[in-house]
Amino acid sequence: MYDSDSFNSLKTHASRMNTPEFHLKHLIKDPCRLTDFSLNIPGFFYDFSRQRLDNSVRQTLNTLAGETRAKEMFVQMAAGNPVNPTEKRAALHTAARGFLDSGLKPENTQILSDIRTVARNIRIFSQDVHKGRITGTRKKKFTDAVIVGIGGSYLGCEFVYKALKPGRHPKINLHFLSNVDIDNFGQILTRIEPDTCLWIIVSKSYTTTETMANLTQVQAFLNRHHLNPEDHLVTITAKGSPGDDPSNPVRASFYMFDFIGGRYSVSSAVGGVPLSLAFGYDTFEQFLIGCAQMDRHAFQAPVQENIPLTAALISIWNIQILKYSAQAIIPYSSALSKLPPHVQQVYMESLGKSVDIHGTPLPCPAGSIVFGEPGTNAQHSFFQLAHQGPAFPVEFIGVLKPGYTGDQVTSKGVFNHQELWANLIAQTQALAKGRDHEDPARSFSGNRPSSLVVIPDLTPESVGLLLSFYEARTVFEGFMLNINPFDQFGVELGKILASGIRRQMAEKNAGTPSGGTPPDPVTAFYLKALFNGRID
Ligand SMILES: O=P(O)(O)OC[C@H]1O[C@](O)(CO)[C@@H](O)[C@@H]1O
Repeated sequence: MYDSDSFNSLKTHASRMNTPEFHLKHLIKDPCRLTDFSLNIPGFFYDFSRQRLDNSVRQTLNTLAGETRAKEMFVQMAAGNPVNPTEKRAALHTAARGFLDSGLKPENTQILSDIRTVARNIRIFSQDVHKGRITGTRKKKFTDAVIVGIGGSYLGCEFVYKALKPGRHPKINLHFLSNVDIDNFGQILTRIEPDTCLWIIVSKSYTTTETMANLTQVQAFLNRHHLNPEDHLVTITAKGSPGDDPSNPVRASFYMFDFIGGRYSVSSAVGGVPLSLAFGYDTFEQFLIGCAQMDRHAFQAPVQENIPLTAALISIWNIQILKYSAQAIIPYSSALSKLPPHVQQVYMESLGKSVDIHGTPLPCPAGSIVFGEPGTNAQHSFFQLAHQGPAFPVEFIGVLKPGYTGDQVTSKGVFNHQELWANLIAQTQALAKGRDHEDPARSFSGNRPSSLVVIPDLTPESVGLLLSFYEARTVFEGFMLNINPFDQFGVELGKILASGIRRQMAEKNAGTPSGGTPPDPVTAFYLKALFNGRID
């Protein structure tokens, strides 16, 4: 990408766009601006009229998409080719939605049958739990389930659960035990009853130390309450992992496939089991239908009409060419409060890379910082900097109808949801237009880019569209950057170093120090402070 003609031409365009006549306050006056710079499919509207680009930039970006074979790579991915070369794996999260029977290579059809088997088992299991045919050791119906998992085995599920919760009464309440911090476990114990709680262990590898430490807590908790693990534990793990062990019987177990990466796994059993327990399998299936709609669009739509591909191109324009180093995701919906952390992992773990797929160092590391909070809360925390500090692109998300429809009273003549939208629209304007003022402290430079994604509601289909949009956008960006968006070796070094530190702690706990010294004085200082419970 970096040595292509279109990439070089984008740099020339950037010099032009940096001149005062291309300030967003001028561009957005064009009556055709929104029509020309927005894309729409049923249930999903993408407005990029307040991005710092014009038709020439857009055309060059579209050429770049062609040169980098982004769409061909997407088709390769959906066909089941090994698009994850470092781990020699396919990346078939699209197949988990039951989509792409046609796109999948004939030799991969067994995959669809395996996925359908897991889906059928999820449906039967969740119905049996709801009907009370499956109960705990003391024959009481389950009311709560705790998801024990971290990273990709947790974030997406929490996002979808919280997005679907307003206006719905979960059949089973979900709780999330991700952090190894004992306070996380302690908090959950205040919200559940031992007899009516299922514990769902989600770990592809079944070796992740945080999840294994929490599993040990859960087993001790079940023992204390004289409850059988085979009644109260469920596993979601890879075939052949240490958790796939018949000598440790559990209430039910479901497979995660090696062709679905953790951060892309919400539409597999990782989301399927908890979300079906919470809302019923039919709701989960509607969510998959929403995901599949966006998959189909990403797969079929030409570059200039392709929403996730256009969003990926804009991201390349903003990061690689205009040199913004961060981007914010701001949903104007409390229900979507866990979308930013989920996208943060999908995006940063996929694209934070320093070499291309051949292992050659990139001219500059790929990816950018992604962060976010729901609006309007974000306005009252970091938006000061967004308006007057270093600029960064913002992606706003608006929902036309809230999940909760009760308590409709007005304040200053408007309903809460209208107040929310008044702020959302105002923020996009303020960032773009800015304001001249005689007092420099009250001036706003403006020309700060933003996009606005609009979904009609918080139905499972809409949430599925949103989830799949961010997945497709991320992989498109990875393909264009010629990096592997499916591996995550960057998380390994810290894990390796933690194991050495853990060993020293364990030896001390056991009273059998090996005499080994901590690797450096700073580590020695913190180990001493932790064991003494004070800083000397
Ligand atoms: O499902 P596992 O094997 O417990 O892994 C959890 C998470 O840890 C990571 O490997 C990195 O921290 C993620 O990619 C993954 O989703």
